[in-house]
Amino acid sequence: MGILEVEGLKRSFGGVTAVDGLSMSVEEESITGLIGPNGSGKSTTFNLISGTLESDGGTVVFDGEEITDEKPYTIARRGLGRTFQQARVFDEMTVYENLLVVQTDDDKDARANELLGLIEMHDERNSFAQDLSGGQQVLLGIARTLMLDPDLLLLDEPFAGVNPGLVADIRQLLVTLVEEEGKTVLIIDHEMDELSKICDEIVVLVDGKKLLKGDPEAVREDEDVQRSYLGGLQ
Ligand SMILES: Nc1ncnc2c1ncn2[C@@H]1O[C@H](COP(=O)(O)OP(=O)(O)OP(=O)(O)O)[C@@H](O)[C@H]1O
Repeated sequence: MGILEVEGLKRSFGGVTAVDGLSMSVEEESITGLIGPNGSGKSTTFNLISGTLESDGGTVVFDGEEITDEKPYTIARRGLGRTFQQARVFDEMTVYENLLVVQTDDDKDARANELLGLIEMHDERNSFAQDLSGGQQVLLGIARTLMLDPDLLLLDEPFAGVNPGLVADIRQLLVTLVEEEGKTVLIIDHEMDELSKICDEIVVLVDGKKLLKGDPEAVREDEDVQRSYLGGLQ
């Protein structure tokens, strides 16, 4: 059994079925990619798993316990953290304050300092978040999520609009989190190339359904995947 098991998950908006009976699992201590064309239901899937949207049906089991439609805060407390497409940092707070503002029972200063080391931003600790580059804001957003020490991290397009140097830093951070801290990562991205570099497995979503799950090479070579993207997979 995976750390995350999604079964028959559904959600519609009016006449649009965004997630259509999706079943997928994520293995513990893996990096799994979630890829699919625009509007295929990737973000809605994250919203359903993390409790920011209510489902119309199906189940989400995390770490052996059903969490379907629990409140986002409860799900986060259970150890399932997420980031959003736009890094949700507080612009007018410093990097350090952005970490300390997260509600946790643990020793916040110790954890914040540890995370500043992990994202290599000790030198920016007193910079305002609004003065960081887009990529640094992504790193800070991930670090904020890590304040609660989640076992599973859902990352929504962490490489989007980030310069290549920082993309490599983010990639390295994710590998470190899995290999050294035993975390599990599920990551949405449009770019097959980017995901192929770090993912153990990739789930392809089309029209709110799983088209395929496999290692990056198998996914890249699959004819259905190539057809669904109409040659759009880089
Ligand atoms: N709050 C909402 N209200 C109405 N329709 C929505 C809402 N959220 C998503 N949708 C619709 O559901 C479908 C799936 O959207 P979703 O954002 O999950 O796709 P996505 O794969 O994440 O897309 P993208 O790659 O463009 O971010 C789309 O048709 C979208 O327009």
